[in-house]
Amino acid sequence: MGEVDPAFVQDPEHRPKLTITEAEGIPLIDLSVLNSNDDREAIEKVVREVGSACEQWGFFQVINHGVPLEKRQKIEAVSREFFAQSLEEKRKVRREESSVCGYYDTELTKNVRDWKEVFDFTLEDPTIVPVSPDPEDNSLMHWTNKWPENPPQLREACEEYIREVEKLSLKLMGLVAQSLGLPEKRFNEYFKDQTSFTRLNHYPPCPSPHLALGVGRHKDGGAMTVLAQDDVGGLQVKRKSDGEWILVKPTPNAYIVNVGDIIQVWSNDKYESVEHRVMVNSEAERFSIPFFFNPAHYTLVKPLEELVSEQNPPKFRPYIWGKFITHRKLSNFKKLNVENLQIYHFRVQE
Ligand SMILES: O=C(O)CCC(=O)C(=O)O
Ligand SMILES: [Fe+2]
Repeated sequence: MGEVDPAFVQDPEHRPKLTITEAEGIPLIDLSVLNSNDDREAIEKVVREVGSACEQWGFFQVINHGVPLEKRQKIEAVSREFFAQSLEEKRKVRREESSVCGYYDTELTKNVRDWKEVFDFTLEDPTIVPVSPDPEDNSLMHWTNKWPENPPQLREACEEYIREVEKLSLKLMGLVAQSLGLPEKRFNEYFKDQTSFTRLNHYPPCPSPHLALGVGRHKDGGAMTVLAQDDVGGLQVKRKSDGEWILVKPTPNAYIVNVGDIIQVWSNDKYESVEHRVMVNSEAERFSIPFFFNPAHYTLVKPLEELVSEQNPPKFRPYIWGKFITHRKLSNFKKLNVENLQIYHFRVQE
């Protein structure tokens, strides 16, 4: 048995089983009708597929999604080149406490270290966010991207790619909106001064895949995540029906889409943000690229008025997204003695 630093070791109940549960897996949705527009019937079918995937799984995959393959291949190639460099080189763009942007290899999920290294960059540059989670403190600051010198094409590949996944994410939010009986563009206003970012993930081979995780179990705090994974596999989703961890089998060039906490709140629990995690393995390294589609920092997140009624009263108290994100960032950065902030902290007691 190999040895890993105890900081990476998961509590026994959270360690992965190395035998995989084979299951049908999350729904695969073909988005080609969105490119040929105007076939209302076909679009409505896709809307229904998205709605039932959000309800049953909180996760789905999409194909024929409109992101040019060449843009995806370009960012995948620069990501490999970036992580193949020495630690010294990568640490030249090291992320600091005051920003999410740059390279980082000591992220914590629920106070246990993840077996991975990452490079984060935002869509808006600069991105405006609150300085602190303290509700009394109204001061704001900027996150600015930190581009490495090498590989030299990294910046262009990242900037081009993130605009393409943003377009796809807006289309997906349009489908989610329609599936909730709302106008297609209902959510667009929240993304005007968005705090979205993309992460390049590298999971090196791990000597103890039964003890550590690439990313520990968590829910995504933003609105929606749109993820490109390579052909290695390792992402597991907690199946709502029985709590079993189900492997998301790689589908070439597909995107994996999941409901984040904010959609759960907006939909007043109709759609749920589902727990997921990443297993590592002892032989193959793995790369993935999630895009976290997040609203403006000043967004007051609460169940949408159109979706609540006397029979279905709001299940969450309103909270400010920027305050939530700064709280989360602090806990991912250093080991805290308090639990991570979660949306259930805003749940209305029944
Ligand atoms: O690498 C993956 O497949 C998923 C990563 C993830 O869940 C996250 O970064 O939030
Ligand atoms: Fe995630």
